[in-house]
Amino acid sequence: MDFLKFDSDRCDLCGLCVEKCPFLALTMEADGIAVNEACRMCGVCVKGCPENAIRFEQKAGTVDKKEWNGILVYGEQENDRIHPVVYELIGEAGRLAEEAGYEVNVVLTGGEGTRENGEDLLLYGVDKVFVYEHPGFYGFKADCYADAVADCIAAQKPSVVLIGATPLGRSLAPRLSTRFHTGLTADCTKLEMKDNTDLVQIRPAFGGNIMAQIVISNSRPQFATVRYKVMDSAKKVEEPKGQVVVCPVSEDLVRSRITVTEIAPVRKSKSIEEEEILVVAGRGVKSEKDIAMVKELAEVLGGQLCFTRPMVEAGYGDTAHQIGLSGRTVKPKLIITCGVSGAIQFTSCMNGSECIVAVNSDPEALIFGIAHYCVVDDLCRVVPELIRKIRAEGKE
Ligand SMILES: Cc1cc2nc3c(=O)[nH]c(=O)nc-3n(C[C@H](O)[C@H](O)[C@H](O)COP(=O)(O)OP(=O)(O)OC[C@H]3O[C@@H](n4cnc5c(N)ncnc54)[C@H](O)[C@@H]3O)c2cc1C
Repeated sequence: MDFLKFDSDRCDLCGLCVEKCPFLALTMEADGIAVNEACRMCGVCVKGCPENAIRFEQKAGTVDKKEWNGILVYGEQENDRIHPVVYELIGEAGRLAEEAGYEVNVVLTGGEGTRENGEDLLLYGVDKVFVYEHPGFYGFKADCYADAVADCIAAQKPSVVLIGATPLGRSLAPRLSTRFHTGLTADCTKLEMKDNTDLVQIRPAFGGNIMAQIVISNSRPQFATVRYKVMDSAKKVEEPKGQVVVCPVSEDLVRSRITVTEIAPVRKSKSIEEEEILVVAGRGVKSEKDIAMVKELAEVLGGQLCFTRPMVEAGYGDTAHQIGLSGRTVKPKLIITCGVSGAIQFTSCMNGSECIVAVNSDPEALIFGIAHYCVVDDLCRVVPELIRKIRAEGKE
């Protein structure tokens, strides 16, 4: 395997790596250790070498792109269930795969129940689900998870690997891309496939001033983490044809330097990405009294209050409640913007919402270009009236 390199100055030919390799991929030859095609990049030899003489390496430009095909999605699990971002990644992978004539496969790593979760994913039209199930994968152990996913990548040679830009994904993806000596684009908001299978990975850069288009043209696989709630989720297919492939997990593969002593659930309030109803206060909301008014609207609707960036900068809210390129991307069922002008840095991160209601006193405001319902009036007149009507409906 081209990726495994031995440092001849350090290697004392002790043979431990040959002994330890679970795939019998290493042999002792007259001129040193040789690696054969059975190598799965599992990292057992790299971890086990007492002299640190083995490393992963891929020379840019040496990869034959034709050998790398298909899209592999990392099937993150959270609290023993598939993380919702995975359905979005499968949906996006399906769209890209159609253009390139690729398969869409998923790899899962986890403890008991992982296989069952993998079977459920077949309903979404996935071709193959590779399952690495072992009690040793319980809890997120970055080192073993990287070893198992690398094992799958080395065996399957996907052209593209998509991972959710979650805390777990942000830890896993760079470990994998360094191992394969290839590129990773973090936090993508849009993906496009070129005819030559180079993936155009698009994401805001320089504080949202530009949308950068990043291409990994000299190496494979192409790693991208994708923001949650940006892509459309995959839909269930009528006749699933895929299959689950259970991958062997050796004790060496689950040997970790990390010990999970306890997993305690964090009591967290719903994030604005998960909320179905949002009310946004823009700079047209000018006083604490007006803030209390729009907050009341959010409460009577059973939703949350969010802000544009200038409002967060003015101290009315925190960044976890800021919508926009330098804040969060949202896609709720209903969003009511109050005194928001509709700058692109704001609208590009909420224009996928199902129903957009905009209240603005300026009939020329840009926000009306994307709103489904436009209310041209003073918010101080509109919002109290809305609250009164919603309360009255609730009492009926
Ligand atoms: C790199 C970069 C990143 C950015 N990131 C973000 C981001 O993440 N999120 C974000 O929001 N912005 C972001 N911005 C800023 C963005 O360009 C806009 O400046 C900002 O969205 C405007 O906020 P606003 O609509 O609240 O304020 P304004 O543009 O000032 O609009 C206020 C609106 O309120 C209306 N209004 C005033 N009084 C009333 C009233 N009584 N009743 C009804 N309507 C009224 C006005 O007609 C006006 O349209 C970013 C900018 C840059 C350069």
